[in-house]
Amino acid sequence: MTLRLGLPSKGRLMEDAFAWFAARGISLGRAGGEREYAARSDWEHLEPVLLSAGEIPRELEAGRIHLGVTGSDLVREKVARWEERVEELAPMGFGPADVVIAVPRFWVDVETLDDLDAACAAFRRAHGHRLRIATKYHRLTRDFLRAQGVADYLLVDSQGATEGVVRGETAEAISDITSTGETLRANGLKVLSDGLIHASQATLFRSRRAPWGEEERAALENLRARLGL
Ligand SMILES: Nc1ncnc2c1ncn2[C@@H]1O[C@H](COP(=O)(O)OP(=O)(O)OP(=O)(O)O)[C@@H](O)[C@H]1O
Ligand SMILES: O=P(O)(O)OC[C@H]1O[C@H](OP(=O)(O)OP(=O)(O)O)[C@H](O)[C@@H]1O
Repeated sequence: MTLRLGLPSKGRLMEDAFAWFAARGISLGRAGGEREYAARSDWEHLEPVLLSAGEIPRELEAGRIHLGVTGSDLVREKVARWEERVEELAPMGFGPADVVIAVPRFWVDVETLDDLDAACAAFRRAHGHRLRIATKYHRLTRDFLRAQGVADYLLVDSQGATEGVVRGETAEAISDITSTGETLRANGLKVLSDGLIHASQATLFRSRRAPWGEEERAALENLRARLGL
């Protein structure tokens, strides 16, 4: 019996996740060659599985992995009513990034969500269609704007290079991830003062739907004790 642990399969997230477990006495690492997505663990009850960070939320939701490390933004975005399906066990202190609403810097009258709401109405009057907000964070953006009372906009899908859509004239505003802010600045965009949707970081999650028999529960208790959780 082992607990299946989904880990990001590449880059900083993977390296930082290995380091986080190593600092708590559990050695995880890649097995095989550089291009092989296999992993090893020095604890027999833990089976690491390398997956795309973006797929880990769905695997947790389906219960195909017991535990998973991924960005807290990705779980909120990809899993409807995520709290019913997964549990946050530990924020891990790396992979920080903010999901934010940003608009063109030259919109000098638009600094807040209230201003954006007014701009949406003005835009519709002037152009006959709704102001477009480009994003890959559909659920997070919709839920946030609904809660903030901004409704008269159109969400358009953008799966990458989202900061470029304003210059490309396929949207007027964006909702995207930022860490240093360099990409926003380079593309003439500014974050609304109250436009922080979610401050994300890598997080250890537990699937509520995975098979949690007596042995798995005992292994989890053991793991939590080792990790100090
Ligand atoms: N500067 C950044 N840009 C993008 N994502 C970042 C940044 N800093 C931290 N992250 C976090 O990294 C995670 C995304 O990681 P990554 O891009 O590796 O996932 P992915 O798109 O699923 O990867 P893959 O290319 O394997 O599909 C998100 O949780 C995001 O919040
Ligand atoms: O605030 P910054 O430090 O400039 O970082 C933010 C940028 O990094 C991410 O892009 P990524 O390279 O992950 O590719 P993406 O366009 O597919 O999201 C994100 O989408 C931003 O474009």
